[in-house]
Formats: sequence, structure tokens, C-alpha cells
Amino acid sequence: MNSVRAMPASDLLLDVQGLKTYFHTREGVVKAVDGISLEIRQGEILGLVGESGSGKSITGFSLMKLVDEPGRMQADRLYFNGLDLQKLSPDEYRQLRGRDMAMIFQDPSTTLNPVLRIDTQMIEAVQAHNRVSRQAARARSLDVLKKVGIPSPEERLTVYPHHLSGGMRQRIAIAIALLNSPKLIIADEPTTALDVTIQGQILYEVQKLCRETGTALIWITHDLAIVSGLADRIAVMYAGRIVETGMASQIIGAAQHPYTHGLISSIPSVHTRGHDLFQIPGSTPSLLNLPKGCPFRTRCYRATAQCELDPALEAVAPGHEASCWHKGVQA
Ligand SMILES: Nc1ncnc2c1ncn2[C@@H]1O[C@H](COP(=O)(O)OP(=O)(O)OP(=O)(O)O)[C@@H](O)[C@H]1O
Repeated sequence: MNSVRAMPASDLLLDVQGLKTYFHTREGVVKAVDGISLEIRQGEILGLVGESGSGKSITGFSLMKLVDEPGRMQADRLYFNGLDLQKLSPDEYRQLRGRDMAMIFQDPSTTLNPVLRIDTQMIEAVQAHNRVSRQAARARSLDVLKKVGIPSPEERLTVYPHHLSGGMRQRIAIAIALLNSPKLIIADEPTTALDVTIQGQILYEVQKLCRETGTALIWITHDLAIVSGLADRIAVMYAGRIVETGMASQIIGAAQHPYTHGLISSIPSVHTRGHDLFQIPGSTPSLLNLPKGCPFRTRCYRATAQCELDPALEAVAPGHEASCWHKGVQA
């Protein structure tokens, strides 16, 4: 490998500084990810939250180096497990994917090949990264299927994806992500299309497995409620930027950014039952035409003329940062 392996600093697994992914389109430059920084420790669970179009999926795809043309990605620093990801060859990146970092997509058919039986796909996924026999790869597949709560796993192994329900297909896709015990899993809203009860079960099982194996997890969602009980830390994204980040308790209990206040107020609770739910006024601005300064200012109840200048992401408490000129807990 021609990549630089730095001395792994403590238990830091992912160190991203100034990540930008821009799409150069006919209409102009879409700044889908605009200079974000993320640090993830081994075994840590991070919730990446924001409305549709805020750049969450593109952040995940960028880390996996799966951004298609016309997307261009660059970073000031992009280290994973001591490896400088920007120095990896396409082949080295391919080796890393599925072995050390894996992604669970919104739609399981992104992972599953419709014309191959589940056992063929799982055995191939194990053998792509390990010199083991078919028998050993099959045993590993069976073991992981049991871990993700698949009933009658022996039978499921012998079927094609279309014989399974949507929930079952997503569990298989999750099992494939877990097959090679990666150090990091990026889950991109994998439960959104599923029934709420199944969503809860899958979420609980993935979290439990990650805790057991020390796997770090980035759970991407538009639903702050989902990650509030699951994540160690939460990063809130808006218009391609991280606008607030902190421990889950800091975000839920002492949010500083008006956008985070809005997301929290939108969470249904027993108190809102039968009442209209709060909605953040307006909609996400086009990334082609963002307002000058703070991108949230056109929808913000605290906006002043000062917000026409860019606010920096600043510490408000140890491990808690927000980018707002008028940061503070909700009155
Ligand atoms: N190939 C592309 N060309 C141009 N713009 C793109 C492309 N792919 C994504 N984008 C834009 O990048 C922005 C961020 O998209 P992204 O999918 O990351 O949002 P998201 O927060 O994950 O939303 P969702 O929850 O709807 O998936 C959007 O404005 C999207 O239109």
C-alpha cells in the first residue's frame, strides 16, 4: 500500500476535517457537503441528523468514496484507522469497503443482487476479504443471520431476495454489512421504508451488535427522536454544514442552535397527541442559491442583520459546539 499509516492517536477511528463534496452541474455548483468535520472514536455511535437535502447521504457516500460524477470530493484531512484515505488507490479503497467500513443503504436492493441466492451473495462477501472455505463462509453467514434476528436462517440462505419481505431484505443487507466485522458501519436511513415496530427492532439489534463487537456506527436519519436514545453523540446538518454537535444528552437537553430547537420541537410526544405538530417554518433553501451568511437565517426566529455573516462552529461546553450568532437554549 502506498498510503500513509499514521500512528493511531488514542482510539480515534475516523478523523475528517474540512470535507467538501460539490456537484458541478449545468445550473451551478451544488455544495452538498460544505466543509464538515467529524471525529468518531472506536465503538462510538453517532447520529447524523437533518432534513431532506441537508447532505447526510452524500456525507456517507463521500466517506465510502461512492460519490458519482459530477461530484468532486476533497478534504483537509481524511483519516480512518490511521490510514490517509485520500492516498488510497481505487483498489485499496475497494478492499477497505466491506472489510473495515461498510454501508447499509436506504434501499436494500442497492446491496442485494436479485438474481443470486442469499447464500451465494453472503459467501462471496466473506470470501472477498478472507481466505476461508465456502463451508466456513457459509457458517459465518448463518451466524450473522441469527445475530440480526432472522428466523429460520438456514432456509433464508437458500432463497432469492424477491422471496423475502422488505423488512427481511433489509435485515439481510444489515447482516452483509456485519459479515466481516467492520470497524465502522454507515447506516443511511435503513429503516425509513419499514413499519415503525420493525424499525424499532432493527435499530435496537444493530445498536446491540455494534456495542458487542466494538463497531462504530454512523446512523443517518431525518428523525432526531430515533437517534436520541441510540447515539452517544449527535451531529445536526443543515444545508451541507454541521450546525451543532455534542453528546446526545447535550443536544436533546441543552440544544443551542435554533435549527436544533426546531427539530426537537417537531418530535411527537404524549403532550402533542391530538394537537398539531410543530413544523420549522419555510423549507430547506436550494443549495444552488444559499442565503449569504448563516444558511438557516431565512427560517430562523432569532435572525438579525449579524446573521448575514458566516457564524463559526464554536464550543459552548466540552464536546458541544454550535454555529450561530445567537446560540442559547430554547426559552
Ligand atoms: N448527482 C447529483 N448531482 C447534483 N446534486 C446532487 C447529486 N446528488 C445529490 N445532490 C444534491 O446534494 C444535496 C444533498 O443530498 P443528500 O442526498 O445528501 O441529502 P440528505 O440529507 O441525505 O437527504 P435525504 O434524506 O432526502 O436523502 C441535495 O440537494 C441533492 O439534490
